[in-house]
Amino acid sequence: MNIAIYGAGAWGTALAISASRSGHAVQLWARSSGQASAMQAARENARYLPGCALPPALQVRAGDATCLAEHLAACLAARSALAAPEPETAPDLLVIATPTAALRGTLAALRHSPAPVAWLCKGFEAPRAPDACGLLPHEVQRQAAPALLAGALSGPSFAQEVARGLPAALVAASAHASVRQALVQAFHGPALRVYANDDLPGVEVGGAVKNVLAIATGLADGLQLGLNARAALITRGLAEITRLGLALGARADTFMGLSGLGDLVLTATGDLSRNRQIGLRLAAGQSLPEAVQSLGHVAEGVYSARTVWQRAQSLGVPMPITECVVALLDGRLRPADAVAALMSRLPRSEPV
Ligand SMILES: NC(=O)C1=CN([C@@H]2O[C@H](COP(=O)(O)OP(=O)(O)OC[C@H]3O[C@@H](n4cnc5c(N)ncnc54)[C@H](O)[C@@H]3O)[C@@H](O)[C@H]2O)C=CC1
Ligand SMILES: O=C(CO)COP(=O)(O)O
Repeated sequence: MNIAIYGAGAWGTALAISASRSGHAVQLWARSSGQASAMQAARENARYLPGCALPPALQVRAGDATCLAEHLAACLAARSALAAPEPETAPDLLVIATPTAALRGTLAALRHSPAPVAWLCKGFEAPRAPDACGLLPHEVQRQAAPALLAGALSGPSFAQEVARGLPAALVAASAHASVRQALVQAFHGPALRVYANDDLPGVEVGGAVKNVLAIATGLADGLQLGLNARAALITRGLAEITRLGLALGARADTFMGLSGLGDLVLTATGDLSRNRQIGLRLAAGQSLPEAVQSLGHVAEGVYSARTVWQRAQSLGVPMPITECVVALLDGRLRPADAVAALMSRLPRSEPV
């Protein structure tokens, strides 16, 4: 397949390396020409994924989403004019590997793509007006690029491990079977299993909310609250994810899968998680700006927590752990007080 990946951060680069190793023709687009030249010269993404060599066949391109859209249009025009020889083959699949905040603009630029478009980002878009709700990626796509054949690739996957060829399992989510198939064909390989799921809202809720909960477990671990507390946060966190997901039209069984339980366990317990690192750094006494600055990568939970909480409130869904994370990030609650706030809640019954 011909695959274009837009966004040369850690995850876009890792998946580009993986698909290229599987024999696909991959273009990795970096919006900064400086970053693209440095990657070409070193055959490594030293800024976002140091120590992982780019396979020789992997092409690095410079340009923003509009450049990629123009490239796509030029390839298609050449094909329809039966130009011989065809200058370049159009991508069969476009993958958006930017943070959620850049999704809307990127989708708008790519809105005429005849090829399927999939995003990797795990978050909610921030509300665009004071009285508006923050949106999941597929809701953003419905507004910004409704005609696209679209979906998401998600699941428990640290970029560094995928780039090293260590085994992992992902989930390809879309309402369209052709998009799920394209994602499986592109990324399923010797070290990556890609499962298909038609519950796109469920997969997106799992991917977005686990980031908020990983901040909570990072905090708890940083405060040395113990393994019991970590297990309690993960389990009750999964209950929060499931409640919100059901209210947003997802299926309950999705949350027992890769994008629910799987990604929550990975991100809440693995020190490679940037969201968990935010919690650890806050517990160590750093301010939020210091923690974000020292990370050098996006930690989506920082930007999604408030939106998740607002969306839950508008649906009448209780999310006490998320509420505490929001209060902590806002500086309204100190870490030790958050523990007291959670422990002093009234007794409840499982499994709700
Ligand atoms: N790193 C990981 O292990 C995984 C990350 N993800 C998700 O993938 C998304 C991207 O994460 P990472 O690559 O890790 O982030 P990163 O912080 O390593 O890199 C972000 C990249 O996005 C680029 N970018 C930001 N705004 C852009 C725009 N408007 N246009 C083009 N590029 C833009 C930055 O230049 C940078 O290259 C996030 O939503 C994250 O939650 C999902 C699974 C695994
Ligand atoms: O989504 C991820 C793993 O599946 C990466 O998590 P972080 O963004 O917390 O690093």
